Amino acid sequence: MASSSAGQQDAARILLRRESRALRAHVMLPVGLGVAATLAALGTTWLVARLLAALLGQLAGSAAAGWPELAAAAALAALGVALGLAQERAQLAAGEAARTRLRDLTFARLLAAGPADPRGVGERASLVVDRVEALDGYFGRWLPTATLALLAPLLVIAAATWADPQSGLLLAIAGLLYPFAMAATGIGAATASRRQFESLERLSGRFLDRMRGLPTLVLFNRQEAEAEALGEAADELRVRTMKVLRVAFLSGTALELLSALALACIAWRHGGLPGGDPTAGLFCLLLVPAFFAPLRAFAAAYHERMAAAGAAAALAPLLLEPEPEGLLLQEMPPKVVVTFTEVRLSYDAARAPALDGLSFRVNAGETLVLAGPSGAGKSSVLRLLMGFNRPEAGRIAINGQDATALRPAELRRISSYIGQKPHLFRASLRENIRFARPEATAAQVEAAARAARVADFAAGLPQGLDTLVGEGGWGLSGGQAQRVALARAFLRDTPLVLLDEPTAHLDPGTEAEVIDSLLKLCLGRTAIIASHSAAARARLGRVLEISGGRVAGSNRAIQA
Ligand SMILES: Nc1ncnc2c1ncn2[C@@H]1O[C@H](COP(=O)(O)OP(=O)(O)OP(=O)(O)O)[C@@H](O)[C@H]1O
Repeated sequence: MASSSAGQQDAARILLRRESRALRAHVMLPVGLGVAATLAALGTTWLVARLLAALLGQLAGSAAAGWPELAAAAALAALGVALGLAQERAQLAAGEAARTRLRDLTFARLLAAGPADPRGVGERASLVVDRVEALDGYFGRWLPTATLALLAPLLVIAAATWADPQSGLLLAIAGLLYPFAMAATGIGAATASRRQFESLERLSGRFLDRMRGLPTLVLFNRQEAEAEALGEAADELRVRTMKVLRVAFLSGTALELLSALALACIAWRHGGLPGGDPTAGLFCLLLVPAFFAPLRAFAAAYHERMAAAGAAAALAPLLLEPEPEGLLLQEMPPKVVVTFTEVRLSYDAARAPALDGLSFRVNAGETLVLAGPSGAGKSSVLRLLMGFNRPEAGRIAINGQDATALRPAELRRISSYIGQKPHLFRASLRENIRFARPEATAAQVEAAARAARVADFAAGLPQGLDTLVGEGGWGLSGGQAQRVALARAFLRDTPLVLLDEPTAHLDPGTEAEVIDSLLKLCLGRTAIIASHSAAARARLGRVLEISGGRVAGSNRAIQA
């Protein structure tokens, strides 16, 4: 347990380091602007110290020297404000760049893993949304602020040492004490923040899961019990958030104390210095806030680092996984021959393999119906052909070439998939079809809609193909939704078609119509169809019975 948590922290560190390198240019801009703002503040402080000393009548020829210095101080102060604003904007931009990059990476990895990803829906949503969001502050606030918390106080110490070496030394000592004050309170902050994040993830995962199953909760009259459980989880989050705030408040108090002490020491030194330079004394006193300002920003941004550590630990297993390797297709093959030879696939070492030495061949342009009882391994065959899983033994060949040598995404490029219940996005029917090939022309989308006979029922909808469907849109029947999926497959126009129970849940009449369209779709393409349906077996093509992950029998067998 302890070593796995240490492993997670290491992985989080590796991920943060890798991403910091990738985003270096974005992070260095606010640092550069912050250094420039500090230099402007030092100049302003020096001029203000001279003016104050002159005002107190202690500088020779004060009245004559006052106006140009006042103008220069005002100009430098204005420059400092402008640089500060530019720094703020650059920090926001760095955070945004980090968010965009990490969200794209996370999303791409989750999409590539597809159904093979073992994470729950809630967890996956939390990775893309909350976890990535938590890293925004790390790159936008923490990294620039932490770098400036090192550089800016060093510049202030150098300026103070130039004016009065002993004041410089005092500031240096305060700077050295600061990490101890932070460490005393920061260790607690790390744990509190990690726990807060864990409970936030639990709450959001549970909420999403229950929202998806809302009709089931209502049917079983469990809504009150669930609301109570969600309330308890929310309460746990509240307690943990308060703990984080308490610790953050403590670290702020430690810093204020240190700042007051440094101010008192410098004031005491210059107050008791007979015949000392009043400008230097005032300058050093005025430098104390400038010295502590970057450290205060550092303390305020510290929780960003803690939140990022938790988020990076959750994202690391996904983002540090090496990119799936493999060959790219030179060109789209016009025809596809699929051969399985003694293929074995296990999802779980403790359970019997899903495919156990399965062999078959599907010729170019042929349709093969995979039949067999539930759990026989039909869907597993399709998942292998889509590159979501890899066989642990045996060989899968596409046109005689080892399919596992190809990059998994390339396998998906040559195939179209239709499942039992196609997902309709909240968009028009037209957009739902175009989703399969975004670059398709309007004429191609309409041709696909006609081929799949979507156009037939679309004619009766309020806005035809432009009718909004999906969540909150026009409801479609199972058969109509399946026609949209067929239209997507027509539009993709790939040489291989993979179908998983495409006529499940349809009445015999609708099923017969969908099979007519399937026959049209499969014409000239290689098709593999997992189906329990007697009608599909009778009409679609050669049937291969599988059972327990191996061939049980085949009516017109073409074995590998
Ligand atoms: N993601 C998974 N993790 C673990 N085991 C799995 C997973 N998917 C499938 N299995 C197991 O693999 C075996 C084959 O499942 P598969 O879905 O391929 O069967 P099927 O013939 O398509 O079944 P059905 O007709 O019910 O869809 C089953 O024992 C199933 O429990």
